[in-house]
Amino acid sequence: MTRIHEHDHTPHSVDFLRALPKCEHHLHIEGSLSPALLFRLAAHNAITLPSHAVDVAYASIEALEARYRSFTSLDDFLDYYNRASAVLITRADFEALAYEYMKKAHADGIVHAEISFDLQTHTARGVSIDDVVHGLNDGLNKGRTDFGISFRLIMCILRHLPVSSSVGHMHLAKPFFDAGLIFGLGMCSTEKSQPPTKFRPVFDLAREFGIGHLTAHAGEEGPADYVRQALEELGVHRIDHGVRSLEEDEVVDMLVKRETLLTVCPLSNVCLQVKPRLEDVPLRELLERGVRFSLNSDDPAYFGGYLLENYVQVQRAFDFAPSDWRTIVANGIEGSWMPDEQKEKLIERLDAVIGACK
Ligand code: HPA
Ligand SMILES: [Zn+2]
Repeated sequence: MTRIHEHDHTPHSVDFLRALPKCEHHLHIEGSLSPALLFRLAAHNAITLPSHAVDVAYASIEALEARYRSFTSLDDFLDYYNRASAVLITRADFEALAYEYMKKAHADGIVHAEISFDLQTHTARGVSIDDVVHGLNDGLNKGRTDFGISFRLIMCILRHLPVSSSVGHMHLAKPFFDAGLIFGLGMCSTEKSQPPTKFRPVFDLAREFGIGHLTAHAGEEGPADYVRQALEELGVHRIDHGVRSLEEDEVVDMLVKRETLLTVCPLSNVCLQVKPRLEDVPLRELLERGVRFSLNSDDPAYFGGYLLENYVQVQRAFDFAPSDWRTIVANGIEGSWMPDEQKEKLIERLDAVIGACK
């Protein structure tokens, strides 16, 4: 196995990977809620966690951490992920969650973060959209001020709920989109038996509302055809995950021709048993076939690491050359929802880091 050295500037060093001007496009803010924070917020907000007679995983922080290391599928994970949100109650809770993520992002050398949140999960237990969206913006703005990290907020609609719920929440969120407090629309949650076409009314409504930045989770557990549906029928500009796209040449051609960015999440794919090992996440094949992708952490409190850890473990598994890293990070910059001028500056910064790499 390749050794990762601290304090050197080879492509294998943590310093090199940290210095790359990284953009994160696929991060569920609820997925940054760690077991330690879950127990703390539950105590603070007087929320009763499931009794360990019901689920032994809630016996302690350590028991829950251990359970997070043995997910069997996306749906197995989603049960814990959705349940954990119950401890987020106040605007201050959402602010703290977002700011904690920005601190981690800064430590990892992230320069731009596009962050998703699940509105429907929070309104279902009576939290107002004001508290969710303003709280997240409070924490993210504080992070931008303190660390210089730019951000975009993405509202993800949830596939395990009826289409009517997503449509209703689009109307609820419209003033926040109009005010620029929410930037893009995404779609996540369970994928099997939830074809993207089913949610076409939501994406049609987004276009009617003038929302110009659309993405959807597809081709994680679901087939390559779900990626095609998301592109052709929902009209998304980006695909979250998309690792199963390679199963159909026609879908690969579509991604290459449209220059669509896949937001790939390596540690997530292994933790949810989408792929048996990190080496099986098809990063080399995507590179060779000219499919653009970025690397992302998805739900870092559940999957064993934040973004830099994903980069480090990817480098251990794939031994990429500096030119490969240039392609990966440049595609992430180009595929970001940021002004062209910012992209140009980040590409210059990227070239300086690659140039300094021995
Ligand atoms: O990886 C994911 N897939 C689908 N839904 C999700 N919600 C949080 N993470 C995920
Ligand atoms: Zn995700």
